[in-house]
Amino acid sequence: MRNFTCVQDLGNLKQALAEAFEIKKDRYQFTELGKNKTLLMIFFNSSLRTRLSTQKAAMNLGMNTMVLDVNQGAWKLETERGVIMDGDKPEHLLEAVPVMGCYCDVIGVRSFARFESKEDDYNEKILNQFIQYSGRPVFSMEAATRHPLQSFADLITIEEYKKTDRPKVVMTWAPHPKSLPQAVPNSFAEWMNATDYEFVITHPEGYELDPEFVAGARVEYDQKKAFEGADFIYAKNWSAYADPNYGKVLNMDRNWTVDSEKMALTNNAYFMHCLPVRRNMIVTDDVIESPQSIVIPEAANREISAQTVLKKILMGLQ
Ligand SMILES: CCC[C@H](NC(C)=O)C(=O)O
Ligand SMILES: NC(=O)OP(=O)(O)O
Repeated sequence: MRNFTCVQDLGNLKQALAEAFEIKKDRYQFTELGKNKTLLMIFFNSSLRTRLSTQKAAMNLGMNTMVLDVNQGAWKLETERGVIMDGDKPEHLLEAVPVMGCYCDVIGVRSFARFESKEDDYNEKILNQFIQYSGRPVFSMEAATRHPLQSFADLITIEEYKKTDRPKVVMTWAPHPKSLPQAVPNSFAEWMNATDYEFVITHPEGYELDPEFVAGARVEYDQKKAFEGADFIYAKNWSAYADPNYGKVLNMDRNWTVDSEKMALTNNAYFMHCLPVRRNMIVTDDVIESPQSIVIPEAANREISAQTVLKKILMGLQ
């Protein structure tokens, strides 16, 4: 595998899951694979889980790691070609990217949607410049429209906890005070649609996601109806996608907060969230602290998804 930006890049999903569970049995069995190979992790945005789990995954494979927070320490980067650079950005991405590629063997990039241009965001303008100009394999650590390492970990977790072959998985919108990207819900939908699970998306009017990601999933505007019989509840906030409200917070209706009463409508469902989570906005304390909450094992599986992806990229460099 060269680059990893979406579920299709993994190839056979069942095979990739088998590789992930093999790694989970003994995560130190491939320490020679990454010897004298360097991972450069580039963050345009904050991170806890992705930063730590991906670095740990690389170390499990014997890799050296470097981490660059672009907006803290490096030069502010101009990303637009043709701009007269007489402002506050001393360096252009078109120099910085190939230079970074000189110092490493594999690059991970986190670059969230900026909500300045829907076209630039949904064309993955930043991520694709790393793929085009770095000369190295590139993987997404959450880009503008997807978060594949998260979704892979989510799928690993559901496969570990599911009690039936085809569980009912419900992704529910929940309120948040900031404009959050659609990357996590887009990606979760893309990965759920690649399985044979029963997958339902529930959100208020106005929060419809890009149909490319929704695909064949059922959309239910009645959250309680969607929760009925669910085996997994995956909660996440996202800002509006549809024009003219792209990137906007349309409502912060806490009637959409996931609470014990709604969880009681489910088939004793597990509660999932990618974290970080705003308690008592997205989910009540009782629910996220309940025995059905698997947000910590879900986060732990980020090391496994990252190590599986890095292993496949390193195999491609053999
Ligand atoms: C993993 C989640 C990252 C980001 N969350 C925040 C709070 O910015 C998001 O919603 O995409
Ligand atoms: N879930 C996730 O990617 O967390 P971070 O933003 O903390 O990396």
